[in-house]
Amino acid sequence: MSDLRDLLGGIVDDVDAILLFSPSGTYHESFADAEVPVIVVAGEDTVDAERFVELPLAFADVRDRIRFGMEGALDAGFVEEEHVVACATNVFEGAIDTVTRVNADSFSRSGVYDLFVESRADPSVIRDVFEVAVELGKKGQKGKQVGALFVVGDAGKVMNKSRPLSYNPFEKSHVHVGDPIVNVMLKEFSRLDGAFVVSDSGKIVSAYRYLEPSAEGTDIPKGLGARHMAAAGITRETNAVCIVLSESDGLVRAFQGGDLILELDPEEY
Ligand SMILES: Nc1ncnc2c1ncn2[C@@H]1O[C@H](COP(=O)(O)OP(=O)(O)OP(=O)(O)O)[C@@H](O)[C@H]1O
Ligand SMILES: [Mn+2]
Repeated sequence: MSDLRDLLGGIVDDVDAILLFSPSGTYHESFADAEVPVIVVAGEDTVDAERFVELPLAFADVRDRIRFGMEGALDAGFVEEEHVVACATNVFEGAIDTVTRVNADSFSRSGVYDLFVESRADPSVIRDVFEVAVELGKKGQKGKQVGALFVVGDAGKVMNKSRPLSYNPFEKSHVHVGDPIVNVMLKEFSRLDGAFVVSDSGKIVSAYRYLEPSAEGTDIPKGLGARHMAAAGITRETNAVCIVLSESDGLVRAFQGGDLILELDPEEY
């Protein structure tokens, strides 16, 4: 029986670089003598990698994860557009179990890397808001599916392009979107009408804001309504990004520059 390495080895033949996603120390060390550059993509650099791309979110969808890692490696100059790259990651829980061969030039800027790195707000703030939206998507309010709209960054301009729907419970408080209390609070809110406005540093500036961007030129997928329309519109007119939890289909979507950039299913987290 021909050697499986020969049959499957073609996947890594003549690659120009290797991306290791969240490798263990020993696994990373085994690449010490690799003939091509090794780039580690992980939440934090626990293996003291020579080339590292920080992954702000543990993307459940492998394509989003690889897309983010590749765009980060291109952005850092670890990989060139004409390169062929082997990406080693895990499809199932636990250790690396999959190698995917990708052409770097097939990663037209999907925007998923820029969503975190090219935003006014810190990547960690964007990540915290995703986590709140995913948590709300999984648990809802008292078990009921809810929707929510978070506008992140460029808060001054966003406040000028919106008006209050109700009193602002965050007026005199300093609550950071990453504070554990936020999840508890959101479950207690009677309703999540309007938008939460979050500052570049992650402070919740306001709740219950009605966004008033001009609607022309907003092109969002069919079936999405006013909440998503407002999210796309405000991100076109400001440097904010929006993270939207849909009450209708339960998905979490991210908008930047008026475009839908990312769609996550909370059930996969
Ligand atoms: N311009 C806006 N600014 C802030 N919040 C808005 C705006 N428009 C709608 N919303 C909020 O979105 C909620 C749902 O509205 P709608 O169903 O039209 O949006 P949608 O895009 O279909 O969202 P979902 O997928 O959650 O149903 C409204 O009750 C309101 O709280
Ligand atoms: Mn709706």
